[in-house]
Amino acid sequence: MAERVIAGSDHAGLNLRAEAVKVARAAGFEVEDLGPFSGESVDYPDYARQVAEAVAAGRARLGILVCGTGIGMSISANKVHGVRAAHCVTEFDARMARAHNDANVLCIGERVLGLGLGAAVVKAFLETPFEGGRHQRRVDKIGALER
Ligand SMILES: O=C(CO)[C@H](O)[C@H](O)[C@H](O)COP(=O)(O)O
Repeated sequence: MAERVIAGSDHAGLNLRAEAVKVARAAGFEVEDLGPFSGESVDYPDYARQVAEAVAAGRARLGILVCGTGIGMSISANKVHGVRAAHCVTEFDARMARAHNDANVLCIGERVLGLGLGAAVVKAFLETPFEGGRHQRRVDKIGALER
């Protein structure tokens, strides 16, 4: 069965979210796209909450959130227990967020990355596995901060 990714954005991340959905489907993921589907101004915490809660509940293994900078999405998503949201601006960030931090939500900014680099960051995030080992101990300590 295909692994699931769940995606959401605000109005400032609409186009890069559409690219991210394409990248995820091309990589073999089943994608749930929560929108929004028009350019009307919306509030990023509303979409961050939906994606973060879905990942925390196990409805999808990974989440992708896009706003203008990725910052508001990451601040919001990290409020949800069980979520390790990483704000990434390079492909290296995205690889390390998965390999070392076992990040389960990627937060990116369309106004910062544009579509080309943004798509490359998404691909790097989706294709990189968690390394475990010493990193698992550290991720466990992140979890302990929630208790
Ligand atoms: O949350 C953000 C900043 O951390 C995002 O970039 C938002 O997309 C941005 O603030 C939206 O701004 P707008 O002027 O309402 O388009």
